[in-house]
Amino acid sequence: MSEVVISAKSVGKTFGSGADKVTALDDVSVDIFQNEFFTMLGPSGCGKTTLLRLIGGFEQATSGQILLEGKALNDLPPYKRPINTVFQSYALFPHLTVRQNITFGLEIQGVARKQADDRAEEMLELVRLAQYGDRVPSQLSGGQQQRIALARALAPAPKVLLLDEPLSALDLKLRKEMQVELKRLQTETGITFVFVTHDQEEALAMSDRIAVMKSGEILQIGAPREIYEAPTHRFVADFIGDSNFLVGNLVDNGTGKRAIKLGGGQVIELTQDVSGQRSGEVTVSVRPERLGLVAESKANANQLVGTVSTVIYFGTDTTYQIDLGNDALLTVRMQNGSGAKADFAQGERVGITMSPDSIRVLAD
Ligand SMILES: Nc1ncnc2c1ncn2[C@@H]1O[C@H](COP(=O)(O)OP(=O)(O)OP(=O)(O)O)[C@@H](O)[C@H]1O
Repeated sequence: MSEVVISAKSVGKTFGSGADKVTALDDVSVDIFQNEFFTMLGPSGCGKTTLLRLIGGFEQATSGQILLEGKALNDLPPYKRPINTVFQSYALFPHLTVRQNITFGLEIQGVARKQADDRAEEMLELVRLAQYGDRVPSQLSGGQQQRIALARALAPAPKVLLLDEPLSALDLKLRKEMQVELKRLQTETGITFVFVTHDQEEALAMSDRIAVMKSGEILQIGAPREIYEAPTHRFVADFIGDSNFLVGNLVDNGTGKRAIKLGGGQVIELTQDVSGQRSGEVTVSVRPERLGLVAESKANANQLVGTVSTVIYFGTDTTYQIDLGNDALLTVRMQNGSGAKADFAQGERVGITMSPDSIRVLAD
């Protein structure tokens, strides 16, 4: 297991007082490991930038502690932390050349001129802009400027690089390229990246682990696949990708296993361990692409059945809306050309196939 680099221990942060008091972070605890691409993901105002700023030393926690390699950072100022930040606005010095932008911080730290120049060349090669050292930032594209900002931040070999929505000023195509680039830089340098974004695809594509935040709290921390396939909260399932939500009663199915009984009496088997959960009304989620359709005549006794209410053809796949009765609707996305029959008509009665492990009982 890797070493923990950054630890947040029961961190709270409020701004203002009295009626103007805002709780930006509420009892947040997380461990971030060495050599990890860690992403904080959540909607605007959920507190992700505040947590990043606490790690960077730009804000002080109201309660709790931030530790670096087990030592409390307390009021250590940003420039004394082995932590660097890359902002959305590249914050390059416009009158300095690209090379000088990179060497500037190193020289302030007391690195000798020759060594700083060598390091700048190394960093320019790392970000694949070796021939641009003599230009000034205005002679570079947005994507190139962002890469220079990265080269500058990586030059002192920080233990942790904080990235606050660094790609949001770039257009979609460039953004996708930079996602690959950032991931490569993190892997090649082995530096821990702590990345903030509200873009779920970006988070899934780049991260080793993601913390999903809402209203100052971390709801779930996990690898992208885990967050996507096994969301713990309705908010997580909804925020990341598309999900079906069904409300039903958690019951014993008679063979010692748990199942969900829908309002209309249909039952969904579970494989998820919900032994700690009391019987009663729960919400379950299932991804549309984890469901399939068969003609009703081919459905097993334990499969859900319903009526196709809408068919939308998207080329690569077709999306069906299935009415299960009792106000329960399911969206099913089937890939076209995958071999499975995927041409069901509106009004057709169908059976719904699903793997039980794709059904998740949610916390709220
Ligand atoms: N300096 C401040 N003074 C007062 N309130 C603040 C301050 N900084 C942040 N907040 C509030 O704290 C909450 C969390 O803000 P934060 O910037 O951490 O959210 P965020 O998830 O990064 O959002 P965004 O994606 O919009 O940047 C918000 O309600 C915000 O208005």
